[in-house]
Order: sequence, then structure tokens, then C-alpha cells
Amino acid sequence: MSTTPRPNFSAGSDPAAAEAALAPLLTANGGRWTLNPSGEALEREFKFKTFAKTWDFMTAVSLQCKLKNHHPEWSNVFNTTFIRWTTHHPKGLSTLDLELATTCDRLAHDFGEVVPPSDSQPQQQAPEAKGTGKGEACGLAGLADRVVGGAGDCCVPKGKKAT
Ligand SMILES: C[C@H](O)[C@H](O)[C@H]1CNC2=NC(N)=NC(=O)C2=N1
Repeated sequence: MSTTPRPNFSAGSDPAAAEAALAPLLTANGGRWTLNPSGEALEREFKFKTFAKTWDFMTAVSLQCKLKNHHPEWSNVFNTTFIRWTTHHPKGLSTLDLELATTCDRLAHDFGEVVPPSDSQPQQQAPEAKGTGKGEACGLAGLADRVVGGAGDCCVPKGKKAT
């Protein structure tokens, strides 16, 4: 039996403020995000009617990333986008991740996200059941993992990079 992951906040985060920002985002509380098993990342999928709407949403998200100097780990196939927010340096879940996850929810709504009826209800979901029968069939999380592997130590400040 697995336990519900606990958030693993990045060094320097204010745990009380981070907990307060995190709570409404989680599926257990009626939100649509789940913590990954390490608790260092928030993940969710977004579905739209068309690829064009999906891409418009991703463009809007990328603009926010540019403004905040913070990037997601994400992947896309046709009308579905998988987004994972985590901070690479210092490692863990930061207030910026929580802020951008919240922004994603708002932008997705603005761009006409298609919400499956089962997801509009608060749910208590076992982490291993997450995504079954959804975009997971396209391996979107795995696709994002592969890009993370290729990106190396992208966020380590220049002076601290491994040689
Ligand atoms: C040097 C630059 O500020 C860093 O690389 C930023 C950029 N965007 C980032 N994005 C994410 N997700 N994690 C980081 O640690 C991070 N660091």
C-alpha cells in the first residue's frame, strides 16, 4: 500500500505559506494537481478541443514562464498537455511552482479547457491510479521525463555547475 506523498518544499520556502497555496490545488481538496511520489513536483494534464487551443494555452503559459524566469517540465501530444512544476535549484517545490500552477489553472479555463466530468468532482485518488485511461496512454509524463534527462543541470547557477 502506498501513502499519499507529502510536499517536499525547496530550501528557503516558507512552509506555512507554501502549504496554504498548495492545499487548494490538490485533487484531494477539489483541485486538479497531484504531488509526484517524491513530493518535489506538482503534476497535471490539460485537455482542449483542438491542437490550436492547446498550443495557444502553452504559448500563454510560456509567456508567464518568461516573466517569472521559471520553466515547467512539460510535454504535449495533440490536444493534451502534461505539466509538471518543480524547482531544479534549490531542488523541491517552491512558491513559484505553486504560483505558476495556479496561473495554469486560470489560463486553461480562459482557453476553454475540456474538463472530464469525473474531474469536476473532488476526488481522493491513489497516486498509482492517477492518469489511467487518460492522456497517460500517450506517455506524456514519460515524454517529459526524457526531456528532463536530456536537459542536464539546466538550473544550477554557472559557478556551481559540475565540470
Ligand atoms: C539561472 C536561472 O535563474 C535559473 O536557471 C532558473 C531558471 N528557471 C528555473 N526553472 C525551474 N523550474 N527551476 C529552476 O531552478 C530554475 N532556475
